[in-house]
Amino acid sequence: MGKDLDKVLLTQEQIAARLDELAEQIDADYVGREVLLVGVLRGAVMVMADLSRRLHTPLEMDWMAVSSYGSGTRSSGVVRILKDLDTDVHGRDVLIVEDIIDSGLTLSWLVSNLRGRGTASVEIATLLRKPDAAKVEVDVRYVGFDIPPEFVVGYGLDYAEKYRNLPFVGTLAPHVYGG
Ligand SMILES: O=P(O)(O)OC[C@H]1O[C@H](OP(=O)(O)OP(=O)(O)O)[C@H](O)[C@@H]1O
Ligand SMILES: Nc1nc2[nH]cnc2c(=O)[nH]1
Ligand SMILES: [Mg+2]
Repeated sequence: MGKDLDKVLLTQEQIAARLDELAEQIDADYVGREVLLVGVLRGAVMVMADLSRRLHTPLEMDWMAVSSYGSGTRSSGVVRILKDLDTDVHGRDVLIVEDIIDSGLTLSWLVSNLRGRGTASVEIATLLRKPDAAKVEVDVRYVGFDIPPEFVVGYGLDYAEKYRNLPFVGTLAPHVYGG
């Protein structure tokens, strides 16, 4: 597992099995419609790749890059658009794809931003959700796993841009972030 990681929280197999279930649910909900998957760079890349390949619903993909974290482990609360969508989302059924909802600040901001563009619907699919997300009024339709309030890495999630390529989700050893 390597000396920087404390423990594995979710194995590759657990993630794959849960994505199977979420995809089945999404396919059932979007029967007769086409969905626009909006991946939130950069963390959502793995979820987007693995979830989209499980869907049978006709879909398009687009990407937004927003950042509220910089290189630290706490949200700054300020959301910046680093890259906007290329697609006109007016009248579209949008499904935002995320790796994690922590404070919920990124998502609540993004949902109202997209609704403001006249979407037909905006739903959220996230692999992970932390307890603080409950404090923000954001309705999350598809949640992979509710996890404890620990800083996690892997499967798209970084610590100072490292560890995104791990195939599982794990927690960092305290010495890595100065604990
Ligand atoms: O619910 P919140 O507290 O707002 O946190 C969740 C967001 O934080 C992370 O992104 P980050 O801004 O670190 O950028 P990244 O995806 O490029 O790593 C993560 O990918 C989510 O987008
Ligand atoms: N890598 C990582 N990014 C986050 N952004 C918000 N919460 C987290 C987390 O637990 N891990
Ligand atoms: Mg990040």
